[in-house]
Amino acid sequence: MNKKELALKLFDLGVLQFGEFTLKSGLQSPFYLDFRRIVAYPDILKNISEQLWNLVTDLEFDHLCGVPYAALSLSSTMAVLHSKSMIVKRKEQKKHGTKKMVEGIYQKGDTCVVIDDVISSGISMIETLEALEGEGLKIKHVLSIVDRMQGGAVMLNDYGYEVRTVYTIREVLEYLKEGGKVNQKQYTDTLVFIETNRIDFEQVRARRKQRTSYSYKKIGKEAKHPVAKRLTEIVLKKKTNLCCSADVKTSAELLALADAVGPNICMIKTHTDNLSDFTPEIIEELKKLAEKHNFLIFEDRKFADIGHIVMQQFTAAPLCIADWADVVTVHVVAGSSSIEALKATGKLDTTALIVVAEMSTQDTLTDQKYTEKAMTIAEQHSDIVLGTVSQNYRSDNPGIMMLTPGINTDRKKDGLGQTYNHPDEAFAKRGVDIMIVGRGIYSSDNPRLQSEIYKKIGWESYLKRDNDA
Ligand SMILES: O=P(O)(O)OC[C@H]1O[C@H](OP(=O)(O)OP(=O)(O)O)[C@H](O)[C@@H]1O
Ligand SMILES: O=C(O)c1cc(=O)[nH]c(=O)[nH]1
Repeated sequence: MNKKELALKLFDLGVLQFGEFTLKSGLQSPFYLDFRRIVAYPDILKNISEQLWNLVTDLEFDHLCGVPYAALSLSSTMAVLHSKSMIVKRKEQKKHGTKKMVEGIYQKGDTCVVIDDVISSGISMIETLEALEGEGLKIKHVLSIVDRMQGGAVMLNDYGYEVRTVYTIREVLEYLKEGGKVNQKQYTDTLVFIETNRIDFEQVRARRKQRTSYSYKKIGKEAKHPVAKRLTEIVLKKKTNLCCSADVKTSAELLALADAVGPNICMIKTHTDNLSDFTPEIIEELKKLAEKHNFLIFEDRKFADIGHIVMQQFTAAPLCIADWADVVTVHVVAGSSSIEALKATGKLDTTALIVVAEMSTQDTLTDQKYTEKAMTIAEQHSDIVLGTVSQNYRSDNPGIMMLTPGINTDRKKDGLGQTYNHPDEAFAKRGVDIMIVGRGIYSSDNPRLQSEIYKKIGWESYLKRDNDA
């Protein structure tokens, strides 16, 4: 069966339907391609899988992976027919067993070709690529049966992937018109729809990333690390989602600030490497205050080096962070290896990680793509990651908290085209779980009073929002 005959056959099997459909991107479409139907027709499944295989005969690669679910039958058939290894990417993480998102046998650095049945916005493909790349797999080529020509394939090309498809939707329509399956009006209307309905990938992505907010009860229930659970208990008990950033220079200032704001905070954020007079005794004093006021100690160390160095930085004297920090930050600019190295120290039973997914500086390099990849890495290590530092994105996983710095209560200050970062905005619209406030508290004349004010505003903003408990 050649491509034209196959297109006609697919039409007869109801793969192309006209009507009113809502696409994954949210767009309303007058037509839909339903390749899930072909699992009922083994010969057709085989034929389409061979058409896809023909697109990669010039390539050398280690694995095939189908975008779940529709393309799983395609990747399986190709793998079986051509004795190739296959990898399965899950849509959702299982709550039992190994809890892996990517199943199969592979090594970091292995190459993989990814297959979808249809590319519309390209979001499904990108989600799968990010999960596989998060595992260290290398992907250059992506395939689909049909490119709906609505922007997804172009976007994937822009992202550096080579897209190969059996058909464009225009080709399918041409074959069907020639074969008398669709009339001139259907042909024209569909093409006009495509031309006038390009999907803005970034917009769709941003909309999909507007997360639901979760109650602290739900977060505590879903969080895996004991420190994360303890944090939500403190938040609920003290009715505070305030983390005070103690960016001070001396131990005396740190201890005085911790004692003053202690009753109003759930965490204190430290930069102990900035203390001019650091000694291990200071940590003992700080721990006493943490116990007295019931807050956690969050060392904002932002590890970013290769695994070997990160391990040393976490454990080495004089700071010995691993021995006392309840929480510590880590960048994933080096990939997930930084996190894995920290885990390999065997010291993460009592210290949880926060992944820095997005920085708030004006010319930050943590663009959307970086942030989303960092979020994926955080989600893949949810047993040791308590949350992410980010401005705009909250993980879909309720157990991974969103911590956001740069929040202040002075609306006027931020009304000049800057990101609006009043607690109401942060908690209600962005799904923030913990607000980090620094200068707004420690630079004030009365840090205790300021922290009390922030505590109240933060808690009220949390109560006002629509929590998905
Ligand atoms: O390019 P996109 O805008 O992401 O749209 C295309 C995706 O939509 C469909 O999957 P769907 O999410 O409906 O799920 P299914 O495969 O599990 O049925 C289809 O199988 C593609 O994967
Ligand atoms: O965009 C989508 O969600 C979509 C379009 C289409 O034609 N077929 C499909 O399975 N999904």
